[in-house]
Amino acid sequence: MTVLLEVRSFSKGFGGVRAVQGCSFAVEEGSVTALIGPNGSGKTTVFNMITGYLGADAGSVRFAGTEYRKPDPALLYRRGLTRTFQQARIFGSLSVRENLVAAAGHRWTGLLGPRAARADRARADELLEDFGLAAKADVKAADLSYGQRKLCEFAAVLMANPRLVLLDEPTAGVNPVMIETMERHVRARNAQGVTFLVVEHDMPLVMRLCDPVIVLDRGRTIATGTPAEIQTDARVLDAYLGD
Ligand SMILES: Nc1ncnc2c1ncn2[C@@H]1O[C@H](COP(=O)(O)OP(=O)(O)OP(=O)(O)O)[C@@H](O)[C@H]1O
Repeated sequence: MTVLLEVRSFSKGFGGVRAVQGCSFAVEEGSVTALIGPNGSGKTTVFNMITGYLGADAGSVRFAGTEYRKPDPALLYRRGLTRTFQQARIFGSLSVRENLVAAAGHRWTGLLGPRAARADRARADELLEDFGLAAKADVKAADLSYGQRKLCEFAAVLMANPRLVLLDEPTAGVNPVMIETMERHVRARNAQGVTFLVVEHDMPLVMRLCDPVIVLDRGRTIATGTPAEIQTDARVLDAYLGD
């Protein structure tokens, strides 16, 4: 298997808080890898560092064979690394379709002209159909339900044909039907070759969807293994019970 993403000795402090301390792990191409850990263990901080939203105090990230000491979110996006956020980040005043077209990430649409715009629109409509949002294409994104916003953000990050998608708590606060929908879409895209790194607190979902599972505690990787291995790992049980 090929390693698509490697986090190397990440560290990050906020004042006196050591949020991430020498954290290292790898994500294999084609996997749905979980990043779990008790509240405050550093998962979102690690996501922010991988994608360049936060500068690391130390460490680097290697994606698709290139090492980045200061990752730039826009550059990584164009190179195939995209992410979603705990609170879906979409443009509320744009329509659902416009959100997807904007996420295509073309800096040169103006130069390519109407043909590129038409292609983006067609791809957006295809994704909206697939995500069951076709009827909402012209609705303002602000008018979507909470779960639909998360779906819209997920569909939008697929516009750039990513190789790796980082999902930050994709099912937090959504209803059970939406959890199943999210799971189905992750599985479908993964079957098409997209790799996922998922931060998620819904353990039954993690255990059926993800392999391997990486566990953080106090900013460090404390275990990596199959769901079955992780569930019986004494260090993991300690980390969660001590939470
Ligand atoms: N911008 C910030 N300023 C100060 N402290 C921060 C900041 N961001 C995160 N922290 C602290 O860093 C630590 C790790 O936080 P982080 O949000 O990465 O954890 P997490 O594992 O994602 O938590 P959760 O599961 O609750 O979302 C926590 O102690 C948190 O309070």
